[in-house]
Amino acid sequence: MKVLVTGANGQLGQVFQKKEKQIKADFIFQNSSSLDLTNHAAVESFFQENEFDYCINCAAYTNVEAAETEIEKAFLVNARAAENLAKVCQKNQVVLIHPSTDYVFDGEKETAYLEVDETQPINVYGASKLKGEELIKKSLKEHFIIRTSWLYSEFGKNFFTFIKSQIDQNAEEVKITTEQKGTPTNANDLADFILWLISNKSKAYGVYHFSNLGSLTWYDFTLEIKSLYHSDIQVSAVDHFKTKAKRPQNSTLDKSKLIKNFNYQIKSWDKSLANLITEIG
Ligand SMILES: NC(=O)C1=CN([C@@H]2O[C@H](COP(=O)(O)OP(=O)(O)OC[C@H]3O[C@@H](n4cnc5c(N)ncnc54)[C@H](OP(=O)(O)O)[C@@H]3O)[C@@H](O)[C@H]2O)C=CC1
Ligand SMILES: Cc1cn([C@H]2C[C@H](O)[C@@H](COP(=O)(O)OP(=O)(O)O[C@H]3O[C@@H](C)C(=O)[C@@H](O)[C@H]3O)O2)c(=O)[nH]c1=O
Repeated sequence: MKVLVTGANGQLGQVFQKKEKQIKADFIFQNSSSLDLTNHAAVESFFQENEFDYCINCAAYTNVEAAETEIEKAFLVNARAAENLAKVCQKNQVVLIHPSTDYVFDGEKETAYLEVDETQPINVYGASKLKGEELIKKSLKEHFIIRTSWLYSEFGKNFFTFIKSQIDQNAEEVKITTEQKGTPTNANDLADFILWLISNKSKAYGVYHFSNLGSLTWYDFTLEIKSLYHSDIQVSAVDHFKTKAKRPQNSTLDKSKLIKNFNYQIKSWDKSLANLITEIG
């Protein structure tokens, strides 16, 4: 079995590089320099020259703030390049596994979002990811679109590494919003689920939600990181942290479709955070 990982130097891509020996498969990792997904001709010829069974698309434009002004770039990577990748997968009989985001929702729902709930992005990043989902669905039946949320790990820039860096630098205080509710997702858990899908050769294609279990604010998440590191950093709650992009107030994802269809157990957010901190220190 051959698996192509695109955007391999990003956060999720690095997790797959760490885990490549976890299943029986040959992995080929391509980063934004070795395979630029916006270069459609290069993607076509790469697939002609190499054979794959799966493509895990870790390539994305993920800067939520900058996307508000770099609208074209966000759509080029998250929508057009994703569409082209799906078309090339269709031509070469490759299954596409494509992470998407909780930011496709407007956040007005009071309970957790189901896969069938209406999408209504309130920022450019969310709109570009939604367009990517729609174009993939039109281009390729053999897809898994996996919406996830608040992804964190030991790699790259993410909310967890930001708080950890503040703790490591002995910052006195962080001011953290209580305005949003959702669920952090340990990228290691998401990668494990994707590897499980591949090793089980699942054909239950479609859209799924995957995050850890629970629902909390970024403030709650920060308090738990502080506690697990036994840090005395002051975490101050703010009811509004000023940003360019709007974020959904509630973007908790309902995972029951995935849990039921695959009989798959998902870890709670606090247990998974503790696991990561034990692993990386
Ligand atoms: N991070 C999060 O909180 C969440 C992420 N997701 C989704 O999960 C997926 C993985 O996210 P994550 O790993 O955190 O993202 P990162 O931003 O860490 O990684 C994205 C990678 O994509 C690469 N990339 C950008 N443009 C191109 C291109 N044209 N061709 C090839 N590669 C490109 C980037 O390379 P370079 O740096 O060189 O530009 C980067 O290495 C994405 O689809 C994202 O939308 C969903 C929910 C939450
Ligand atoms: C840095 C910082 C942010 N915040 C707020 C801003 C925002 O509302 C929230 C999270 O900020 P971030 O910039 O880390 O997160 P953000 O860029 O919104 O993260 C999102 O990324 C994309 C890629 C996704 O797909 C989403 O699921 C989500 O993970 O915390 C504070 O309150 N204090 C701070 O010091």
